[in-house]
Amino acid sequence: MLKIAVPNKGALAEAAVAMLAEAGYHQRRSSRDLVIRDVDNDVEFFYLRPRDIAVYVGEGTLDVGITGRDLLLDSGADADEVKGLGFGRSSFRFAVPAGTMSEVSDFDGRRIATSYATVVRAYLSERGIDTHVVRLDGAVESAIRLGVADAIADVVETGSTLRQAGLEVIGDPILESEAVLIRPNNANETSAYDVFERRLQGVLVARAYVMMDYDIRTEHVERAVALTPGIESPTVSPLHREGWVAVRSMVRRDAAQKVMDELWALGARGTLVTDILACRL
Ligand SMILES: Nc1ncnc2c1ncn2[C@@H]1O[C@H](COP(=O)(O)OP(=O)(O)OP(=O)(O)O)[C@@H](O)[C@H]1O
Ligand SMILES: O=P(O)(O)OC[C@H]1O[C@H](OP(=O)(O)OP(=O)(O)O)[C@H](O)[C@@H]1O
Ligand SMILES: [Mg+2]
Repeated sequence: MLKIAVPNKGALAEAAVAMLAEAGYHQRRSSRDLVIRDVDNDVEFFYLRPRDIAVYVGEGTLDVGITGRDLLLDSGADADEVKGLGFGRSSFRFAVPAGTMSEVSDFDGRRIATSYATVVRAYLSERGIDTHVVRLDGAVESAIRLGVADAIADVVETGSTLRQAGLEVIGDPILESEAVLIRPNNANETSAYDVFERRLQGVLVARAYVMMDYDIRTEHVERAVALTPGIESPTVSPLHREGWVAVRSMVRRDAAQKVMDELWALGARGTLVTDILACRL
């Protein structure tokens, strides 16, 4: 049975469970359940703190997990990122009280508070900046006001927490994070894992694409399919009406409205866009 680690709380938990449910897996009914077996799909889910997931997967105790790229890197665990899952996006950034420092080299000899001490130490030591890293569990934005640090490094999503604390980001992002699928280093390919990864890949594609159908005069079909090349190749079917064809193609969801405008200008009519519920490519 494939053993899968899933975030039990925090910013990644709800979206991870939604993705697994969309991929056809049974999920826990109560937030108190620690483990559930999905016998129909031959997998077992372990609900764990996202920060701990890389540790279990790195040890090989669990076969695969969902966690944040930043948490994986901070753990130092022997686990590899397999693919980004497109949710839980954030930047990891330095911030200081507005107007006090302007670049990362100003940190020399200062105190930096963070929940991601490994990532921060590695970043600063690579740049030869000598700091004292103060490791805190959360609410890191308060550390400066409370006098335990001169700067912080923390997860930034909208930036509103920083603004409320009177802080501003400085320097380049330390890293860009999102939820990722992780496996133990050098894990063997198994058919159970392949099925799991293919299901998640199917969800990613179903989320990123829509199905587009339209009718167009035969003489314009080449130009139309150039706008909607699809992933493999568009389906072109004859219409009962002489001189017209129907085209069906997958189109990126974020481009769909623009593509429809361009198809309209080419003379396409009867354009319909529908969601894709699931797919295997
Ligand atoms: N707004 C956000 N706040 C915190 N983490 C976020 C946010 N958006 C995305 N993430 C990602 O979620 C992961 C952190 O989740 P985690 O559960 O450890 O922290 P949390 O959501 O702050 O929960 P808690 O503070 O209860 O531990 C990281 O990978 C981080 O990049
Ligand atoms: O840029 P924003 O959209 O404001 O989001 C980022 C903030 O959210 C998280 O804190 P959380 O609420 O999880 O509290 P914590 O610091 O105790 O983990 C994170 O640690 C930042 O503080
Ligand atoms: Mg938090």
